[in-house]
Amino acid sequence: MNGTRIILASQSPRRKQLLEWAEIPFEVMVQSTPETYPPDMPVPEVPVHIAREKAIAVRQKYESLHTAANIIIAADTVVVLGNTIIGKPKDREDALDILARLAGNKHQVITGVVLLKGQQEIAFADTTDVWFHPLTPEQIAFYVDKYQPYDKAGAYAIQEWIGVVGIKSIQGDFYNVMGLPVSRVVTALTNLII
Ligand SMILES: Cc1cn([C@H]2C[C@H](O)[C@@H](COP(=O)(O)OP(=O)(O)OP(=O)(O)O)O2)c(=O)[nH]c1=O
Repeated sequence: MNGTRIILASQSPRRKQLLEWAEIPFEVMVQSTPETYPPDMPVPEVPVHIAREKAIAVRQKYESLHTAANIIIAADTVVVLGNTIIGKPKDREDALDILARLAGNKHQVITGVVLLKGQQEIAFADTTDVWFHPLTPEQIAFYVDKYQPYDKAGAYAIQEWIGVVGIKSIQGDFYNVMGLPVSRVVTALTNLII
């Protein structure tokens, strides 16, 4: 791609796999960030804010990334129920509680994406609506104990058993729920490289 290096600023195996499926050549470089946000920040702005922190942290860590010959991609995925952001579960009880609240209801999954190339930035958020079937406490406990969804926003992964049997429908990009709205990322990369 035009001599431009593409850097994925994420330790998420899902995001790596999604960029591979898109046949995008890239390297992974990571720097952990606190993933915090101002308490009064409107919910839809939070994932882009956190994604920007991730991208900037990687750019600051690696001096070789400061030039416009590199594009850094970072993302953050949150689950939103009502107007409340649900992050990753703290423990088993939290995971059971989160899934009991999602069951039988509609929630939103918002992934914020930030691409940095020299002084240029492309930032956007993609939203997918997800409707869960009602789930029994036994189904929820089975999923949590077998799949250990402690690294997943909202305590579930659409690409696992609970997504296969527990999700009634979605409106929006499936891959956005998995952690990266790949087709919009490809469009943004094309705009930055041309
Ligand atoms: C809702 C949902 C989330 N997820 C994952 C995507 C993200 O990896 C994770 C949300 O956490 P994030 O903080 O967005 O990402 P991460 O900590 O895994 O990786 P990094 O910060 O290094 O980029 O939840 C799924 O895999 N499937 C799903 O259905």
